[in-house]
Amino acid sequence: MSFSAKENFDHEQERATGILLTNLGTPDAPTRAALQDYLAEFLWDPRVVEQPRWLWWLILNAIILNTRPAKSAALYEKVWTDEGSPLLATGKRQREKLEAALQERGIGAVHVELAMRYGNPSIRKGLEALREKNCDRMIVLPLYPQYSATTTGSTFDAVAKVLKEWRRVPRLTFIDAYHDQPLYIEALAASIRDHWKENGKAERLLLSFHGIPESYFENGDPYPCHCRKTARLVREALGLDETQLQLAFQSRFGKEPWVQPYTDETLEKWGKEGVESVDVICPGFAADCLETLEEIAMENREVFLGAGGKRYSYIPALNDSDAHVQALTQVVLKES
Ligand SMILES: C=CC1=C(C)c2cc3[nH]c(cc4nc(cc5[nH]c(cc1n2)c(C)c5CCC(=O)O)C(CCC(=O)O)=C4C)c(C)c3C=C
Ligand SMILES: [Fe+2]
Ligand SMILES: [Fe+2]
Repeated sequence: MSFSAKENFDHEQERATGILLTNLGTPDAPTRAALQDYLAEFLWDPRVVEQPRWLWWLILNAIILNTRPAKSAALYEKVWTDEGSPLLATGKRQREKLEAALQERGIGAVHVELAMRYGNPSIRKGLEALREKNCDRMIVLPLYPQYSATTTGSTFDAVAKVLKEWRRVPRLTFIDAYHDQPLYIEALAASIRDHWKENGKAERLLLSFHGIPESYFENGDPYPCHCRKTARLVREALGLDETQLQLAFQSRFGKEPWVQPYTDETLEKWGKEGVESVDVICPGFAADCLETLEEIAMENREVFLGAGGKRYSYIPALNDSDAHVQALTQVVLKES
């Protein structure tokens, strides 16, 4: 058995702190072939789909990887930019700004690398890049404010898989959640207030979070509780009541029940009940991506307007805004 180490290591080199900023991942291109590779890796993760392996292997390879890649590629095509996938392009800006903000804090040498749980740039490459910069202290910050085993837990698996091969395991902090961090809540509230100032305030505000299967929650995943706490804190920060601000879960996949209420059903119900205007924000997404730009800003707009609604506004993710970078800086500094 041999373990890996930094190339040309020098025992006298200055030590540094490394931050591994991670997100879910994204295909390399909006094409069927790229989607097939990306979905094969993503959907084979047992943290994401907990079905018995043999059964899921058959369903995934016989059905899903033959049908879904072309459909997903067409959706990605709608949100693709000159810089590539929005999730990755924004991630690169978040990395750069977070590194600058942390370096300003005078906490010694600090480097930030961006990595994706699935696809590129990989978690292995990110950790190795930090090791090359002499980081013997590392903080992993998955860009998921609310903990879920499907996302945060899976990121931990990927980090552990790499580090167990290293000769020098760094001092490690793994940030599990920041769903109630005050600057994160304040950044969300400020972004909503700014949106209201420019566009007027809708009758209702919907906070839409990515869903998970209900059985995962019943088996102990705290994700829906974290989402509810974020929603309550944002509601209190804005001084709204429980009819004015509500929470729902989007992006369900497969046939089993996911945590409820569902975003599309909620918007359809509101449209039919005569609610004329809604604002929608997705606090669980640190960066705009397919699930916000296509599913929420396009598909669900049609659902609401088709059910009788008159005005539908999507409030962007916090992305690389100064308020978001400050919130992430605070999350990291708390652990330094
Ligand atoms: C199969 C089950 C899935 C679970 C469970 C799941 C949980 C989950 N996902 C996110 C964040 C994102 N998901 C994104 C895309 C995406 N998610 C699934 C499936 C599950 N997600 C699929 C199949 C896809 C790919 C797109 C598609 O084919 O529909 C993304 C967007 C990535 C991008 O490139 O833009 C994000 C982000 C969270 C937060 C979460 C659980 C809490
Ligand atoms: Fe997802
Ligand atoms: Fe989706």
